[in-house]
Amino acid sequence: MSIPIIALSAGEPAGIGPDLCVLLAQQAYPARVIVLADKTLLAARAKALKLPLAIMDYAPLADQPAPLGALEVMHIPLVAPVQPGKLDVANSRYVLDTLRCAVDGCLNGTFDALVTAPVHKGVINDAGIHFTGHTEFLAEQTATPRVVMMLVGGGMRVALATTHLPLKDVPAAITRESLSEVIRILHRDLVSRFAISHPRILVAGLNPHAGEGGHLGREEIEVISPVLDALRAQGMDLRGPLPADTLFTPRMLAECDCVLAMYHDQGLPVLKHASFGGGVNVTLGLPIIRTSVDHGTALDLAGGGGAEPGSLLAALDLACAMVRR
Ligand SMILES: NC(=O)C1=CN([C@@H]2O[C@H](COP(=O)(O)OP(=O)(O)OC[C@H]3O[C@@H](n4cnc5c(N)ncnc54)[C@H](O)[C@@H]3O)[C@@H](O)[C@H]2O)C=CC1
Ligand SMILES: NCC(=O)COP(=O)(O)O
Repeated sequence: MSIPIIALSAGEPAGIGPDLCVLLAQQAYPARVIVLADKTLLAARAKALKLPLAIMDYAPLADQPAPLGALEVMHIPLVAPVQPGKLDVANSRYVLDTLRCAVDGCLNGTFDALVTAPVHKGVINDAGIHFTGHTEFLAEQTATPRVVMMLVGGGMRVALATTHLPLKDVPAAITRESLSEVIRILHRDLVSRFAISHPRILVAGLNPHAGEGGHLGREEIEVISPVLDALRAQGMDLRGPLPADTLFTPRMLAECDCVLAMYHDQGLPVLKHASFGGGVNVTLGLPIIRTSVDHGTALDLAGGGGAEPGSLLAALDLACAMVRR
């Protein structure tokens, strides 16, 4: 079988994404990784990090990874010069250009998968572009009506019923229809992309103590339980709604393949406590394979040598495994 061809978007240019790309070049990686970034940015970051870097232009017909110390780069020009750690709204368009180019390449078969380095959601919005995250952007770019964010790490898989929403908007976003679609996507992709033949999914409640029989909120009774009952009747192995505070105990986790949390900060702090810097974010439900690092832009570390590449390597490994599968 030929080696996977992975598009790696370098993310926010003032963050640690370019550093991680330079660090990746310092080791032999068993896939053809094509970095989507500005070549001058990568060269400057390698210089700041005092690491060797040869830049090879993207060669459509190449069939081997770039040699040690080199990166194969699809050049996307920056809009403005970059100072590590200093955000500039002018480069938000560049960040989105790298993503659009990567998505196009995945959809037309040029790339087998997309791995994303972190972007800074705030600066993209400051540029006047509504952007809540890669997850939602990739759904829009691929005309996918619903996708599911799932993180993998620390021996856990944690998926989310809602993604980047203000907390006050979460309850209204969890409807019978939306939750049912999320669970169907999660179940389908655990089978097809993760080769789990009968996924066992633990579903968290929304309220403390999963609503305490309706005394601490009624979403469990009116929305979550009816959806789980209907999907169980179709053969899915679903437990819940369970109180989130005791759901993440080792004994419970040992009995499941995935946890479905109702919102971002219900599920992700637990997973990141167990695996920060080695976890992977996967977008389920897309027509393309997409994985990502579990951390953000770490502006404090850009160009300084403190960025750890563990999560990027894990994201690449998972993307390659999904391609092979
Ligand atoms: N996949 C993505 O595009 C993600 C983007 N973000 C974005 O990143 C920006 C900054 O987010 P923060 O909450 O400050 O989180 P952050 O992950 O950038 O930083 C949190 C702490 O972890 C450290 N850290 C992060 N990555 C590291 C690495 N690879 N090696 C060593 N230390 C590392 C940072 O120095 C900082 O102390 C926000 O705009 C956020 O939306 C956050 C998470 C994922
Ligand atoms: N906490 C995960 C996160 O914010 C990354 O989101 P996305 O950019 O992958 O949608």
